[in-house]
Order: sequence, then C-alpha cells, then structure tokens
Amino acid sequence: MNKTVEVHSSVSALVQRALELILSKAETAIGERGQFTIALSGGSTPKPLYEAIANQKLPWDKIHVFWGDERYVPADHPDSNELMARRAWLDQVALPKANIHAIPTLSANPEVDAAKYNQHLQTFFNSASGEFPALDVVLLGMGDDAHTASLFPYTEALKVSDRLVTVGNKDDNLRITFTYPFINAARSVIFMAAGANKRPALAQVFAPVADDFAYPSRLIRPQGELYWLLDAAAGLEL
Ligand SMILES: O=C(O)[C@H](O)[C@@H](O)[C@H](O)[C@H](O)COP(=O)(O)O
Repeated sequence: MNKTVEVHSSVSALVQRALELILSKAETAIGERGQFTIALSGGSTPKPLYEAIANQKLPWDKIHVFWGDERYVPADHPDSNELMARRAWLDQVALPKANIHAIPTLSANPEVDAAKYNQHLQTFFNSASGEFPALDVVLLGMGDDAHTASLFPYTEALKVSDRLVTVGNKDDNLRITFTYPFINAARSVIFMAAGANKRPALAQVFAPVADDFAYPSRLIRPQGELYWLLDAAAGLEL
C-alpha cells in the first residue's frame, strides 16, 4: 500500500485535487486498458466533484461508473446516492446508459439486490466467485463515526470477506455496500473528508493501534494507492 495524506486549504481546493487525480487515473487506465472504472460515494462532500467532472471533455463511452454503496431506496428518492450522482454528473454528459452500473434496490429484499450487484460485477470483470477484481478508482467518504461506504461500526458487514457486495446497516436502515476486501483490491482508493467533525474519527483511523471494528475506515488498506484528501478543518492536528 502506498498511502498519501494531503491537507488542502479549503473544500474547493480538495475538490480540485480530487478532480486532477481522477482525470490522471482515467487517462492512464484508458491508455493502458481501454476503459476507466470508478466507484462513487454518497454523502455531501463529492457533489461538487461530480459537477466538476461533468464539465470536462472526456471519452465518456470508455468510462464505467459504479457505486461503493447505496441507501435502500428507489433511484428517484432524495436519499439515493445514484440520484445525486445522476443530477450532478451523469445526466449532464453523453455517458452511455450501459456504462452506468447502479446498485439495484427494488426487489424488496436487500440480500437479493446485494447478490444481484455482486453477480453484475463478476460478469463485468469476468471474475470468479472468491476473486476480487480491481476497480481503477474507489472514491470514499468517511462519517464522523469513521464509517466508510456503508461499513458502519460494529456491524456484520465488516466481517464479510468472501464476496464483493453485502448488506450494510446504519442503525435499522439497510443499505448495500462493497465489502472491504473488494475496496482494497482497487488500484486507487481516494477518501475525501472535510469538516472539523471528522477530526476525532481521523485520529483513530490514523492511530497505529485501534479497533478496526469500532473505526471501519481502518479496514481500508488497498493493494494499490490510498489517498486521504482532507480540508484544513479535518486535517488540523494530524
Ligand atoms: O452513502 C453514504 O452515506 C456514503 O457513501 C457515506 O459513506 C459517506 O461518504 C459518508 O457518510 C461521508 O459523508 P459526507 O461527505 O456527507 O460527510
């Protein structure tokens, strides 16, 4: 793992840096493998990033978009991570429909939808069950409880390491989430975290010793590169 921690002066500087990184990873991936695969996060921090990506001229037909997690709501629900990304980015550009790999949420059974998305990913990457294919970029946020994707403290999802996708839960609200080994298989994992409320969690996530189960972002130790992009408020005291 190659870990880089950067503290940027403002949220907009952090977003600008995330944009630069993604554009450079996309160029490399398309040059070397003919396509760029990225998993998006929800939350509020990445929205301006998605808007900035929408303003770029990119070979959209070579870009495949996935989600690292999704709330268990229909795609037109205000809480939907898919809806946020569609509005900010995907609906604004000529990205082919087939390149948008949204998490299914309509079977009334999250286990069934998690299994469907798992299968969809295996088919896309042509990988066998038990293998962890590499996305080019997994974009992540972190909550002030140190959760990432929908891997929440002390939940069963943190123990799942035999598949790509599982059911996560935030209190009693079910969600669908990548598992940590699938995230860790990525070529690059990029965390964006902003705001002073993230400081205590970051201190635990960066501590040499702490409980991975209490602070799930600690489980993210990718084979490739790990970037932590912070704003000054989150990065103070680190
Ligand atoms: O669907 C989600 O809620 C997320 O993917 C989640 O893991 C998010 O990234 C963090 O909660 C940070 O959210 P903020 O960017 O709003 O702080």
